Amino acid sequence: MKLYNTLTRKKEEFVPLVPGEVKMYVCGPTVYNYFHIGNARPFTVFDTLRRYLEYRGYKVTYVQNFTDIDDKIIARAAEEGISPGEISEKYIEEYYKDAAALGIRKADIHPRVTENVEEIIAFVQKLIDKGFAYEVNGDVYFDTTKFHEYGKLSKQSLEDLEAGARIEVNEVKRNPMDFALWKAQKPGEQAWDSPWGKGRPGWHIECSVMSTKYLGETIDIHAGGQDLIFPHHENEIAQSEACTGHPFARYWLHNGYITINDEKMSKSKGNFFTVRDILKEFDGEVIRFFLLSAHYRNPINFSRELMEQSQSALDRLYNAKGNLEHLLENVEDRMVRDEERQLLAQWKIYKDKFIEAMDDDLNTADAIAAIFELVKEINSNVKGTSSKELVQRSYALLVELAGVLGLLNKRNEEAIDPDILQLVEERQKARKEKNFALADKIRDELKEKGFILKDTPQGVQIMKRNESGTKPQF
Ligand SMILES: Nc1ncnc2c1ncn2[C@@H]1O[C@H](COP(=O)(O)OP(=O)(O)OP(=O)(O)O)[C@@H](O)[C@H]1O
Ligand SMILES: [Zn+2]
Repeated sequence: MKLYNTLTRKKEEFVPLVPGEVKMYVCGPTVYNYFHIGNARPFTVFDTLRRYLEYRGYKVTYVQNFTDIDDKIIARAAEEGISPGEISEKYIEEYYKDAAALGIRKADIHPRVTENVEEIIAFVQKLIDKGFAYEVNGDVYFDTTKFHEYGKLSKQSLEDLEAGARIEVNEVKRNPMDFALWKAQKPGEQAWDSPWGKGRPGWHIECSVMSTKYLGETIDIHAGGQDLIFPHHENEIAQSEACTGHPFARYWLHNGYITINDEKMSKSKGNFFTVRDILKEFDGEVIRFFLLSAHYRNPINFSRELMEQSQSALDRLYNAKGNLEHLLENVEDRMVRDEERQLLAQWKIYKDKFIEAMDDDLNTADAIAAIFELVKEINSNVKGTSSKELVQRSYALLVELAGVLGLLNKRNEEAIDPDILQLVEERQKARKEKNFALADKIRDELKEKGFILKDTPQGVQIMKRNESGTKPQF
C-alpha cells in the first residue's frame, strides 16, 4: 500500500516497523462542544484506514486521545458555572454517540490528558534535564533552537519562522518560536502540583506523552487534519525526538478540509455544522458516505446538494443489498451454472479495483466507484432464476467491500418499531385491495413519524429519516 507522507511530501510504500503490526495515533477532539463535520473527517478517514489495514491482515493498535485540558474547556466551564471536568465528561459521552452514528469504531485506547498528568510532568522534566527546555516563573518552554531539525515536517526553517513571529509584550521566552510545555496556574484555573509549582500541561506535550506511553517511542502512523501540521505536529516531533532520541512517527498523514464556501469550517469562524445537527436530517452512514466520497487529502465543500447525492447513492447500495437479501430468502436451491461461475470469476476484477484504489493512498472515491460497478453487474445479472450460490456470493462480496469502508452495516429494518411495521403492513394490504386513498393516508402518517417507504420490485423498503424538527440551514 502507498501512503502520502507529509514528512517526505511523497507517496511511499507503507512498511510497518514490525511486520504485520501497525501502531497508529490520531489526534482527537478537544471536548468542549459537539464535533462538527470538519472534525468528523479525520475521525472517519483514519477509522477507514484502520479498517482497511485490518482487512489486509495487519494487527492495528489504534489510539485517539481526548484533549480534556484546554483554555476553551476552562472558558466554557466558567460560562456554564460547572467544572471543566463536567464539561469534558459530557462532551466525551456525546463524542461516542455521534462517532457511533458515523460508524467510527472505538479506538483501542482513548487516553485523556487528565489521566496522564504525572507522565507529562516526567516527560517535561526529562526535556529540562537534557537541556531542551527551561523554566520561567512556573512556565516551562521548549527551546526550539536546541532541536536542529525544527521545521522538518512543515518544511520551514527556524530562521524564517522566527522572522515572521510576533513578539509579544511581557515575553519571557528565550526565542520567538519556543512553545509552552507547562503553564503556571492563573487565578481560578484547575491546576496540578509539579516541580515548577501549580499548573497544567500545554497542548502539544499530551500527544508526545500519550503516543509514547501507549504505542512506544517510534510509531508507524500519526494522523490528523492538515491544520495540525504546524505548529502541533511540528512541536510533537521536536518534543518526542528530543526526549527519546528516536524518530517519533514514520508516516505523517493529514486530511484536507471540509469547507463552507471554500473556507475552512471551524468553530472560531462560526461557519460550522455539528454532526449532531446534521443527524437530525441525514442518517450517520450518509454522513460517512459523504466524507469518503472524495480522496481524503482533497477539500470537500459541504453542501446540502452533496449530502442529498450521498443519500441517494447510499440508497442505491442498500437497495442492491435489500434485493439480494430478498432473493436469498426466495431463490430455489438450484445448481450453480457455468455461466454463473464465469460471472463470479469476472467479478473479482471489482475487488481488485477496490484494493488497487485503497492501496493508492486510500483512494476511497475510486473504491466506492468500484463498488458501484459491481452493483451494476449484480443488478443486471442476479435474479429470481439465479442459483443460491450466485446470490450468496454476490451478497458476500458486496457486503465485504462496503464493510471495509464502514458502509452497509445496518440492517434495512434495524430497530424499526413493531407498531411501524404494523402500519406498513396495513398500507400494503390497502394497496392490494386498491384502496389507494387509505394507502396514501398511511404513507403520510408514516412520513410524519419519520419513515419513508419505497416500493421496489422486491417489495416495500422502509427507510428511517429524521426529518422531524427544525432543519439545519445548509
Ligand atoms: N474543517 C475541517 N476539515 C477537516 N478537518 C478539520 C477541520 N477542522 C478541524 N479539523 C480536524 O479536526 C480534528 C479535531 O480537532 P479539534 O477538536 O481540536 O478541533 P479544532 O481544530 O479546534 O476545530 P476548529 O478548527 O473548528 O476550532 C483535528 O484533527 C483537526 O485537524
Ligand atoms: Zn496531537
